[in-house]
Amino acid sequence: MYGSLRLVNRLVRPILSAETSLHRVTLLARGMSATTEYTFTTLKVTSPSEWIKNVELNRPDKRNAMNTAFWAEMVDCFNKLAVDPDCRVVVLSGAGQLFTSGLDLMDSGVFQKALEIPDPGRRAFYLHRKVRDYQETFTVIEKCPKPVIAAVHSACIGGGIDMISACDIRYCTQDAWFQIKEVDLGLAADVGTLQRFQKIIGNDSTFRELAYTGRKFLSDEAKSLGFVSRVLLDKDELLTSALELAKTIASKSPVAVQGSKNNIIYSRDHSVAGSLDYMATWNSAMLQSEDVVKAIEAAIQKGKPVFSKL
Ligand SMILES: CC/C=C\C=C\CC(=O)SCCNC(=O)CCNC(=O)[C@H](O)C(C)(C)COP(=O)(O)OP(=O)(O)OC[C@H]1O[C@@H](n2cnc3c(N)ncnc32)[C@H](O)[C@@H]1OP(=O)(O)O
Repeated sequence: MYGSLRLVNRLVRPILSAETSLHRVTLLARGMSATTEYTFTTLKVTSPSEWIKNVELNRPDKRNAMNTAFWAEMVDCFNKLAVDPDCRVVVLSGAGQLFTSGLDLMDSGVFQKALEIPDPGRRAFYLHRKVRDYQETFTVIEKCPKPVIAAVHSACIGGGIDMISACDIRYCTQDAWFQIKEVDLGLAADVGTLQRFQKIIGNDSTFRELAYTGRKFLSDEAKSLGFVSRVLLDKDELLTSALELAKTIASKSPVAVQGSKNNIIYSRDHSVAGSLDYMATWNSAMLQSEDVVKAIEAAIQKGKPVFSKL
């Protein structure tokens, strides 16, 4: 063990000292030491603990329905979180009585605009672009290198399922219920549920049943399907547990955690052989990280490693 640590030290330390100073100069030049601004109308972003951001859906009076501003602000928010060195983990929750009621049914801007386009071809192109934009609103969660924990209380409807299906981990309260509601509105869910949900629960028959019927399913079924990993008594316990989980993840090497997320998503979408090859390429760079040395040193000394910002 000590021999391999010396070897790791010999290989990695010289690269580190040269690169750390270069990295500092680059950061200073880009002015990245300033804290990131998160000001939105439909989202409230707070820092409940070091390294953790809580993104709260924040239209409680409208049951956190997803309006035009929301679809754009989520992209802005998660693109910022993705590169915020002070953020290692995100908790996604909802303000007020329930998590989200899904698509804002009163905000018909896209459909109105489509109806004004007389040519079906051009109308189709417009709608195609819009659906791709709306998909991006949740794909940014998956693209964000930091793990995102969904904390769902009470209802999670329609677009809410699309959204949390793009999250890394889902917790919910005992009173939580879920609904792939789109079929009741005459549409196929088009912003992620049909693509991601089945891959999460690994149960094609139940998935199709839920998508074709819009049947509500409750927290115990969500847990038994593996859609959520924990069910908590109430919202207080939910947020406390989600935060504890976030802190645990944030205490680990961000290079290791974010590398894991990247490779988990890659493996979901590629063959085992291709994914192993991708992993080898990934770690041919990341094994040179100072975090490896710090983690091994801490393990030997039975201490707690402290990792620098990423
Ligand atoms: C490209 C397409 C992309 C995505 C597509 C996604 C599809 C979907 O999301 S399908 C799901 C659509 N959502 C629904 O069908 C849910 C509708 N809402 C409800 O069923 C209920 O409101 C409730 C969620 C069960 C909550 O009931 P309750 O607590 O009794 O509140 P209400 O009095 O009904 O509502 C309070 C307030 O909020 C407004 N509101 C609730 N949901 C929505 C919504 N989805 N869109 C717009 N507004 C909503 C409701 O109108 C009330 O507003 P007031 O101004 O107070 O009247």
